Amino acid sequence: MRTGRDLELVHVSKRYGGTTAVDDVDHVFAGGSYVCLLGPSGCGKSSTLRMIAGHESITEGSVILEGQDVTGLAPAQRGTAMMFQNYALFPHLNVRDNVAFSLKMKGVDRATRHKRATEMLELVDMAHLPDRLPAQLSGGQQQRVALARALVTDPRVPCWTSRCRRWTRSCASACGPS
Ligand SMILES: Nc1ncnc2c1ncn2[C@@H]1O[C@H](COP(=O)(O)OP(=O)(O)OP(=O)(O)O)[C@@H](O)[C@H]1O
Repeated sequence: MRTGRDLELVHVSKRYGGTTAVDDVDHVFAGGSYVCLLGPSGCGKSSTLRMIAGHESITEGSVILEGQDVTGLAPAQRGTAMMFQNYALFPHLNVRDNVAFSLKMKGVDRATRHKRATEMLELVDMAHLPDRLPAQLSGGQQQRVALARALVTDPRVPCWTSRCRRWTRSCASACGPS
């Protein structure tokens, strides 16, 4: 049921260069309702939220909040708020170098670092984006890189949050069988 407090996404799309992150979302969220966006990593949830909050420009479409078109308004003018994900990756290092960093600190040679980092990236399904900077990744992708970085030295006790669904030999020995 529509109320005067609805949030409307009108044919909203977001593209980052050649990547379509959000494709023609057209939906009315009832005012006062509590909504969860569920979907696989990289499907566009954060981009959608950032466009609603005004932290991301909209490629196509518009955002209507309580009947007002806020598409061109700055975040502070929208009356929205946002809590960000943060996985403490090194912002100036690409994905591969983030994962290999601790090996470098241990004096491991470059070829071995590269090979080991690639193995870890394959483990978390991130081997296709080794040259991206953290700012060019989705939140879940950043978290997977952070997980690869945590596992690259084969730690005795790897710890992570509930988003991780991948098990390695290290995980199994530390936490029991999956
Ligand atoms: N600044 C950017 N430059 C290029 N591609 C980007 C950028 N930000 C996000 N993407 C890509 O857009 C897609 C959607 O990203 P988004 O952050 O919206 O996903 P998500 O559903 O929130 O993912 P997750 O659950 O992993 O946090 C991903 O494929 C991501 O790699």
